[in-house]
Amino acid sequence: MRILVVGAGAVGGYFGGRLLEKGVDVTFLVREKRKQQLEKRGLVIRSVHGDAQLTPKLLVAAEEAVPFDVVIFSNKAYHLPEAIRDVKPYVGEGTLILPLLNGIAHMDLLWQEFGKENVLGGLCFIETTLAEDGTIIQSSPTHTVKFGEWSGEITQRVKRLDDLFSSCNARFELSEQIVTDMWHKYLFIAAMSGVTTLFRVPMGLVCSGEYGQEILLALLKEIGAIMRAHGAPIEDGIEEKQWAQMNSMPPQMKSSMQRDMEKGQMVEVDHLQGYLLQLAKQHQITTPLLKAVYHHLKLYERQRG
Ligand SMILES: NC(=O)C1=CN([C@@H]2O[C@H](COP(=O)(O)OP(=O)(O)OC[C@H]3O[C@@H](n4cnc5c(N)ncnc54)[C@H](OP(=O)(O)O)[C@@H]3O)[C@@H](O)[C@H]2O)C=CC1
Ligand SMILES: CC(C)(CO)C(=O)C(=O)O
Repeated sequence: MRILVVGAGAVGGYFGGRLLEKGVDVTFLVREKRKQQLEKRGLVIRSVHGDAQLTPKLLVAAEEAVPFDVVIFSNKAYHLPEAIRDVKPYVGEGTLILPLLNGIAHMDLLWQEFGKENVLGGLCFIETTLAEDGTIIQSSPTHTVKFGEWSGEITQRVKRLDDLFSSCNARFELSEQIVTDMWHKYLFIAAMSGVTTLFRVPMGLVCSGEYGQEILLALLKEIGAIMRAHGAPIEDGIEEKQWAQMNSMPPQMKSSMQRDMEKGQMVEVDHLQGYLLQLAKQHQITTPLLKAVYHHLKLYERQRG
């Protein structure tokens, strides 16, 4: 099976790299600057799970290649329309699309462009970032991808993927409830990226002090209420469960949005918190904390220019 990973950034470079390390036929769709970096230094991973230095196959938009069996989207949400345009020539009739982006709003666009039957659900749990020199730095124990059919069915095609992904130096889990998994991850990241960017400290400090825990739980509950009103299949009590999880995380843990902010880069605010606020308006849910998080991120965007 031939796999095309869109973007050799923090997530795509890490998981694509782990598959390549195992011997899977992986190609990365990259842009010119990243291509030059990868040609010069290779794909370099520094990770708590072991380092790697790999020589990746690279493709730049409009170069010739026959369609791939699987396309893994690992770009940021704000680059998705352009990434879809660049990927289209490499998608054939049987190509499976696997997105690893945070959030949920990207699914509509992928379904529209590739057909719902060709798009799997997917997400990842990992703390990883791209250093200035192109090194992928992966810094905490979890390095998991979850994927599955939108229907939850265990089909032949996801079983084949499961085999292909098995025994590499990262966890790939085939899920029978990927829709729930994706909404749960969305709840988690919308809250965690919100508080870590608002207070600009790692999770340990967010959860400290007189009000830290209170604010975090209240934000999770606001987001949970929006999701329930929208009919998202989230579990009862998931907010408290995730709150406890966030309290037991390594205290130095940061969100990827926070790391992007520290680097002065763009943030996925419209895709994550903005989309939730649209749903809140639609379902008339009151969300003062989420609005504060959103407003702060939009001010950051404005100051960034
Ligand atoms: N980092 C993390 O710890 C986690 C991130 N996520 C989610 O994963 C997604 C990806 O995040 P992350 O890996 O951090 O982002 P990065 O910015 O590190 O990587 C994204 C990569 O996509 C590339 N890209 C964008 N458009 C194109 C294109 N048209 N063709 C080729 N390459 C393209 C960018 O290339 P270029 O360098 O040319 O701009 C960049 O290298 C996000 O939705 C994020 O929220 C989820 C879990 C954890
Ligand atoms: C919370 C975390 C690190 C877990 O994967 C994440 O998804 C992110 O920061 O984007």
